[in-house]
Amino acid sequence: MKFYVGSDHAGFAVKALVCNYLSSKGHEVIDLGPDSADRVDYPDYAKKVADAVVGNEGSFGILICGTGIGMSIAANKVDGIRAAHCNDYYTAQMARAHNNANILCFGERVSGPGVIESMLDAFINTEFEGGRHENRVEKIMSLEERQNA
Ligand SMILES: O=C(CO)[C@H](O)[C@H](O)[C@H](O)COP(=O)(O)O
Repeated sequence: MKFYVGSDHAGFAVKALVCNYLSSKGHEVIDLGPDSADRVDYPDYAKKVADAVVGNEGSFGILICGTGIGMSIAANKVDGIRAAHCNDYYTAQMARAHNNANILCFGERVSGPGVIESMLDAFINTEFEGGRHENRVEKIMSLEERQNA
């Protein structure tokens, strides 16, 4: 799988762990920054990752801030993005299985390394189930058309 990864200053320390973990599992990882722990604004990095995911079919994104909330709110403003704010294995698994999420968001100030690795495992190893969820995800995406009308 191909992953674009980004953070703000509050997710910077964990970004390296995420990149290393995904690489160690054989995935392609593109770190879109930032390159230091200097204070930055999370919407700038949410946009970078969201644009990259939309522009590269079949790719996924990981966004980390203090809580994961700001990143998910910002990324979901980009057409084509289904960013899921998750806190544990189950929510990350359901984000793929039921919501066909293409970006996983979480918080460095909320989740420890063990939980983060388990969320990455769930996100990597779970396929969208389709079926009854297909129509629901289509309805989510149709909200974009209304916005763009
Ligand atoms: O958007 C957020 C809150 O939901 C993120 O957690 C940010 O990382 C956080 O707001 C950054 O806060 P800071 O006081 O500027 O470090």
